[in-house]
Amino acid sequence: MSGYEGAGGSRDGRSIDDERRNPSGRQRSASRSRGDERSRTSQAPSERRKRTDPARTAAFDVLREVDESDAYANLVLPPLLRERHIRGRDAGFATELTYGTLRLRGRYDAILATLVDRPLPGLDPALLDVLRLGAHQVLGMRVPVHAAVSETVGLARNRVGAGPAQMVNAVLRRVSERPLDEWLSVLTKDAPDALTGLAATESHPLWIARALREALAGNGRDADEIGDLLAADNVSPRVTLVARPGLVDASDEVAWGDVDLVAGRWAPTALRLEASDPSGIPAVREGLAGVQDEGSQLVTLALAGASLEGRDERWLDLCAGPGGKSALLGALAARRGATLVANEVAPHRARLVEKAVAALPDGVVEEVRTGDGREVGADEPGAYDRVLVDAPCTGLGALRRRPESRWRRTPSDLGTLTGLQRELLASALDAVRPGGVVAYVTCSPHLAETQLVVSDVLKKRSDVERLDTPDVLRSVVRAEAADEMPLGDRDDVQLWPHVHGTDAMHLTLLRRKA
Ligand SMILES: C[S@@+](CC[C@H](N)C(=O)[O-])C[C@H]1O[C@@H](n2cnc3c(N)ncnc32)[C@H](O)[C@@H]1O
Repeated sequence: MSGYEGAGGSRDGRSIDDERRNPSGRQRSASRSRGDERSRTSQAPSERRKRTDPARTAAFDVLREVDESDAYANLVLPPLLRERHIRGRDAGFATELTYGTLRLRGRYDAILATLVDRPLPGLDPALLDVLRLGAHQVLGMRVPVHAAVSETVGLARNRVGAGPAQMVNAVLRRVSERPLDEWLSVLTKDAPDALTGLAATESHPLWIARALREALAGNGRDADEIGDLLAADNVSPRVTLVARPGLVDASDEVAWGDVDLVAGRWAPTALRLEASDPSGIPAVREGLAGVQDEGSQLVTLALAGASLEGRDERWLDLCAGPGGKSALLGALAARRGATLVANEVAPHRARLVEKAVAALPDGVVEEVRTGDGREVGADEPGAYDRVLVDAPCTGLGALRRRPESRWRRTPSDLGTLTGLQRELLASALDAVRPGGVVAYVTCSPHLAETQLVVSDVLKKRSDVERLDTPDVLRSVVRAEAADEMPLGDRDDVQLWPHVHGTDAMHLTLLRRKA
C-alpha cells in the first residue's frame, strides 16, 4: 500500500489522487503535491521505494489476475478501484492503462521481443506484464517518458524485484527511443508477410487475423479491409443503450435524467451515450433501458420483424443468458400480445435473464427456464412461432469490448463450439412450427461458426428455406438509414465494426416451410 492509498476524498470533492495526477498521468508524490520537498527528501531511500502509484499498481494487479485466474478485466477492475478508493482521473488512468495494455499486448510483445535477448514466454509473467504496462504508457498513452519509466521501474522494484527493475529501466528506455510510427514500420518491415505484419501491429493473434480476413472475403467484402477491421477492434466502443419499446420513450426526460444522448445510426431503439457511465440513468436502473450494442438490437428487431402467416403467439429465446436480447424480444412480444420463453443452460446466467426481464409487463415472460437448448426441439416440437438462437461462439466479433479475449481463444475452441451451434440450430428448427421463423445469430463472423453451420444443418433438411435477411433487416432500421446500410449480396447478413460501427454480428433468418 502506498502512503496515501485509501486517503479518501478532499475538500472540493475531487479525490486526493485527482489532485496529484497531472494531465499526462504523472503521479506527483504526496510530499511534492503539498510543496513539501523536505519531508520527501528526509525519508530513507528504502521508505521512498515503497511508494508506487496506486493506479499503476491496480492495473498491474488486474493484469496478473487476468493471467493467473482467467479473470475478466471488466469484472475485476471496477471493484478493485472502489476497494482501493481510486477515483476520478486516477480511476480513468488505471482503466485506460489496464484495457489498453491488454488489448495492445500483441503489439507491445512484438516490440519488446526485438529488445529482450530471451524469448518473451521464458520471462517471469509478472515482469512481462510490467514491461507491457510501461510500453503502453510510453507508446499508447503519451505519458512523458521520464514519468512512465520511473513509475514503472518503481512498480517493478515493488512487485517483481530489484534485478528485474533494472532490466525494466533499460528496456523501457530503448522502447522510448522511437515513436510508435517508427516501431510499427519496423514490425511491418521485419514480418515475413503482410498479414503477419498487420497481426503484430494491430495486436491480434495471427490465426484470428487470418480468420477475419477469410470472413471478409466470404461475405463479399474486399479482403484488404482487414487492416481497418483489426484497427476497429482496438477502439473501445461508445456506450450504446437500448430503449425497450413500450417501456420507455427516447423523449422521456425524467427517465433519461441529465445525460446527453444521440440517436443510434441504424436501430430505432438505439441511443448513444456521450458519457461512459450509464449506471446513474433512471431508465437503466429500472430496466426500461439497458446497455446493448446496436448490432444485437438489429438482429433482435429483425427476428421480430420477419413476416409471418398465421399464429404469432409464442416466442423462444433458446440461449438467453444474460438476457439482453430476451429483454428486447420480450418488449416487442408484449406489443404484439405474444409471450416469451427464455431458455439458458447455465443456472447463474438464467438468474441474470430473470433480472434483465423483470421490468417487462406482467404475463409477457411465460418462463425463464434452465435447460439444454439442444433438447427443446425434441421436447416441444413445433411449439413456437419465432425462435432466436444466439449461439455460444468464439466472440471474435466483439473483441473491441473484451480486451483480453483475443489472447484467450484458441483455434481448438472452434471444434467444440461449431458442434454445439449445429445442434442448437437443428433443435430450434424442430421447435418452431411450420411457417415459423428462426434467427441464427453469432457475435462472431468466423465462417465456420456462421455460413458453414447454417449450410451444414440445412443440408440435412428439406423443410427449411432461407429468408432474404438483408431485406428484413432494412425493413426494421430507421427509415432514413435503410438505403444507405451496406448489406452485400448474400441472403444472410454480416455486420462489421469498421463498416457499421457495431459488433461483427452474423444473422441468418430461416423459415420452416409451411
Ligand atoms: C451468446 S450468449 C447469449 C447472449 C444473450 N442472447 C444476450 O443477448 O444476452 C450464448 C448463451 O448460450 C448459453 N448456452 C451454451 N450452451 C447452451 C445450451 N446447450 N443450451 C442453452 N444455452 C446454452 C451460454 O451459457 C450463453 O449464456
